[in-house]
Amino acid sequence: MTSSKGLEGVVATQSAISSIIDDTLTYVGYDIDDLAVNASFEEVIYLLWHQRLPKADELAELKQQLADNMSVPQAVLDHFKTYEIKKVHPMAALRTAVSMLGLFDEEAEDMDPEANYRKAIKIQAKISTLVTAFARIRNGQEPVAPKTDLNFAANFLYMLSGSMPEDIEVEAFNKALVLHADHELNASTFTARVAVATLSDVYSGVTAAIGALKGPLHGGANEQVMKMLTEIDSVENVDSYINGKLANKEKIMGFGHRVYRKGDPRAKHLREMSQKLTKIRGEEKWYEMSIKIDEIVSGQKNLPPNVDFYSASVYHSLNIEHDLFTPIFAVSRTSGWLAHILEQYADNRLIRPRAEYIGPGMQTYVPVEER
Ligand SMILES: CC(=O)SCCNC(=O)CCNC(=O)[C@H](O)C(C)(C)COP(=O)(O)OP(=O)(O)OC[C@H]1O[C@@H](n2cnc3c(N)ncnc32)[C@H](O)[C@@H]1OP(=O)(O)O
Ligand SMILES: O=C([O-])CC(=O)C(=O)O
Repeated sequence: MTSSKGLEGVVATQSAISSIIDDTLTYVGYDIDDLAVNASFEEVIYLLWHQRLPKADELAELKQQLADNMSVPQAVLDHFKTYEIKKVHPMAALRTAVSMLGLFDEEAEDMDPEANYRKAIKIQAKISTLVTAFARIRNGQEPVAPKTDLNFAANFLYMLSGSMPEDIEVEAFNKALVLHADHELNASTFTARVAVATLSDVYSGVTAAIGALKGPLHGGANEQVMKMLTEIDSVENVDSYINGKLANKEKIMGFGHRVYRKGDPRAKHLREMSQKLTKIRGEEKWYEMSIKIDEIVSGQKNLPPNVDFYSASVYHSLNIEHDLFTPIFAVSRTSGWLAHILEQYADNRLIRPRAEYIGPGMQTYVPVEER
């Protein structure tokens, strides 16, 4: 038995949800470039969960179902006040809060496919509320109730800031949600599938996935990108900062990918948005620094930017606190996790690979007093 470190190149499942072939990303056969320009996040949710785009009445029904399920139990909001909220990473809080939601769902253990679909709607609807309520409570503000007539992207921004977002902000945020929704068998999606393949419940799958997304080699990279941009602070400092890191063999966050070789097709959409939004805000330096870093890392290391790189300056331009970047990734990726969880249940087999043993050979037990 030989192993592949990090399971590189291992095909671990079949899936009809999304694919990456020759650096082209598709959701159910629709090119991400097409969806990024044309689709609403709600349409993408439906596409991932049903493997087809919704008709008008189906889309309206999904929007209504999401709107109807956005409120979260008061006990979950109250629990945010039971610890030192300012010292907690929002991804850790989200991981616990989603798990806690399961405690208040009477059908949490019901494995009927219709019950699981209802849970998907509930989790997708409530995750926006959890992230925005956490952010507001941490800042000493009351959570803002959702407006049922707003779309998913607008509602998130509204619940976060308490004021109506501008059209350009909603457009940018919707695009970011579409771009992050699914990505074949990335680490967090694989985690979700492994968890539910034991026939554990949907809440367990999403909770496990949030834990996996949190790390800086995966979703956590977007927050680290903004930390780096803040440290660099000006275009003049980019050269020495990046070349210093590369000389020390340190990783530059937001670059590289296990699957893409020529580049991540999502990055260009975020780059365009970053340019537009930083200009509107009069804070072009974040975009200019990003472009310069991209030139150096792509040029010298042949490592193109991934989805996390330009999303950082986009979210910053939307006045979002930096440690909320990864929770926002989770809000979007929940749609993909749920699609994969439902797909896993529909044709399940326990996921249990083998390990190549590299420890000592056979040994004989020696009683403790003789060792
Ligand atoms: C949504 C997402 O999850 S996208 C990914 C987000 N993560 C990041 O942006 C973190 C930075 N990037 C990385 O750590 C990696 O590129 C990963 C985790 C994305 C992919 O990792 P892997 O496929 O395992 O590649 P691995 O880490 O083995 O790197 C291969 C080589 O490229 C180098 N490399 C990879 N990424 C980077 C980077 N961002 N900066 C500098 N060097 C890098 C490694 O140092 C290694 O070099 P070596 O062969 O000389 O030792
Ligand atoms: O696919 C991956 O390994 C990471 C990634 O880009 C994502 O999850 O969007």
